[in-house]
Amino acid sequence: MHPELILRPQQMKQADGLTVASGIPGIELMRRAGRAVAEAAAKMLMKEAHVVIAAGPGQNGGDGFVVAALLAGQGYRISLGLLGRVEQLSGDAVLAARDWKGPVVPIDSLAFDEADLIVDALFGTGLARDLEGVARIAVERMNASGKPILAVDLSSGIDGDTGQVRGVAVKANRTITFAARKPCHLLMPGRAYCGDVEIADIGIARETLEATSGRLFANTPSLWLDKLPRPELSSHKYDRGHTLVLSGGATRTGAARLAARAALRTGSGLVTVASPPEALGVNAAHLTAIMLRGCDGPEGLHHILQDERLNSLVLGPALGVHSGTRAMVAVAAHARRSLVLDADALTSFEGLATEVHQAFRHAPTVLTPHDGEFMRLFKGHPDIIDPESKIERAHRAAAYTGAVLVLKGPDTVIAAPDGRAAINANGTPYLGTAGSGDTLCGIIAGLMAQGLPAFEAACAGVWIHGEAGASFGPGLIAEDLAELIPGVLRKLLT
Ligand SMILES: NC(=O)C1=CN([C@@H]2O[C@H](COP(=O)(O)OP(=O)(O)OC[C@H]3O[C@@H](n4cnc5c(N)ncnc54)[C@H](OP(=O)(O)O)[C@@H]3O)[C@@H](O)[C@H]2O)[C@@H](O)CC1
Ligand SMILES: [K+]
Repeated sequence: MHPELILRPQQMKQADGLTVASGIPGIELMRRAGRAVAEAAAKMLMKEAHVVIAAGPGQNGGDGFVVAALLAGQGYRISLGLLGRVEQLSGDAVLAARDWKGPVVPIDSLAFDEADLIVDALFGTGLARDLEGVARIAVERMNASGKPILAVDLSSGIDGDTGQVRGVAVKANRTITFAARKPCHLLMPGRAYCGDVEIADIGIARETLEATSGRLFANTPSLWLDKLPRPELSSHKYDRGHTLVLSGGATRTGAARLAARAALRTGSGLVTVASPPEALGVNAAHLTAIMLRGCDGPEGLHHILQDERLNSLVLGPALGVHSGTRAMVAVAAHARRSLVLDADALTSFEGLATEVHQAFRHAPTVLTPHDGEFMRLFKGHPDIIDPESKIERAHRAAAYTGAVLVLKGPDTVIAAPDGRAAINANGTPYLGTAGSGDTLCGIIAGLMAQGLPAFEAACAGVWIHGEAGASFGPGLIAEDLAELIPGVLRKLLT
C-alpha cells in the first residue's frame, strides 16, 4: 500500500469510475471491499458469534450486504437491518443485496445489545447532510450498546472530507477503508471516531490513485525521506548550516535555548543564540556547544545578519508581544534567510494580518501557530479562519502569507503556498507540555539550515517531533525532546 496517499471523497469516486472504465465491474470492487471487512470481522470473532449489521441506503450499505453473505457462509449468526427499503437501493448495492439470502429487518428493530460485533455500514463517503431521525437514533443506539464496532470505510456520521461530526457519529473501534485513507481518518475528531484504520487493497491501480489524489498527503517519511540531510565524509560543520535563535529577555530565555538545542541535535552544523544584552549572563550560564551573541533589538538583528553564513532563523518563542517583535520579523523577512516564526512573533501581529500579506514569499518561511495563535493572527479574515476544513484554513493562510503553515494540534496540518498539504498522525498527547513548540521550531529550522526546502522541513520536523514524544511517553518534558531526536534520526537514516 502507499501510506502517504490520501483521497478526498470526490477523488475516490473518480478513481472508482476510472477503475470501472478500465474493465473491473463496480460490483467486483464492492465484493472485494466487503471481503476485506468480513476478513477483519472474522479475526475479531469467536466461532458462531452474532454479528449485527447496520446497512445504509447507498453503496456503503451495499458493502454491508456483501459482509452479511460472506460471514453467514462461514457460520456466523447475522442480523441485518436496513435504513430504508430494499426496493429503494440503487447501483451495485442492488446486486449485493441479492447475494444476501437472509432476512432484512428495519434498522430500528436491530438489537445492538445482543451483538458480539456490530458492523457499521450506514454511510461512507456519500454522507451529504447531518444525521436525523431514524439514522440518528440507530447511531446513538449503536454507541450506547458498548459492543465492539467495525466501520465500513469510515465511521457513519463523520464527514469524509473534513473529519467533522455531522450531528452524531459512530464510535468505531476499527475501520476498514479501501485503496487509500480519506482526510477524515487523519483529521480530528474523525480520527478518534474511526478507531484503528486499516487500508484494504481492492485492486485500484496505484497510477489511478496517484492521478486522482491531488496534492494532499499523509505525513509519512516516504514524503520527505530522500531529502533528509545525510552528512558525507567530507562534510564540514559549515556545510551543515548555521541556525540563529532569538532569545527573550532575562527572565524569558529558556524557550530560545530549547529551540537552539533541538536545531543542533537535528544536525545544524552551528547554532547561535542571539540574546538581548541584559540576558547574556543567564544565557551564557546555560550554553556550551551553542554559541552566544548580544543582539539589541531590530537594529542588532540587522547587524548580525550581515554574516551571510547564518542561513536559518527562529523568531518568536518568548520574544514578547509588541511592536519590537514585529520589527524583528520585518528585518528577518527582509534578510531572506530560512525563517521559522512561532508564538509571540505571530501574536504580535494580532489583527494585523495585512502586514504579513505575501511578506514571506521571497524566502523559505514556516509559521507554526496552534489554533489560538492562528485565530488571533487572522482575526478579521473570515475567508481564512471560517472554512470547516482545517486543510482549507491552512491552505488559505499559506497562500495569503506566502509561507508554509504548520497548523498545530493533535492532527497538525502542514500546507504550502503552492497547494501541497500533509496531515500528521504520529503526535502524542504527551507533546502538550511547556516548551514543546519551541523544540519543534528548532527542529524545523535545523533542517532548513541543512538545505531542506520549507515544506519538507516542516513535514519532517513535525514527524520527528511526534516520534520523539511518542518514544518517551508519560513524564515527557521539553528538555527530553532534543535528546530523543538522535534516536529518531538514526532509525530514519540507517
Ligand atoms: N468508491 C469506491 O471505490 C468504492 C466504494 N465503496 C463504498 O461506497 C461508499 C460510497 O457510496 P455512496 O456514494 O453511495 O455513499 P454512501 O456513503 O453509501 O451514502 C449515500 C446514501 O446515503 C444517503 N444519505 C446521505 N446522507 C444522509 C443522511 N444524513 N441521512 C440519511 N441518508 C443520507 C444518500 O441519499 P441522498 O443524499 O441521495 O438522498 C445515499 O442514499 C463508500 O463509502 C464505500 O463504502 C465500495 O463499495 C467499494 C468501491
Ligand atoms: K460506515
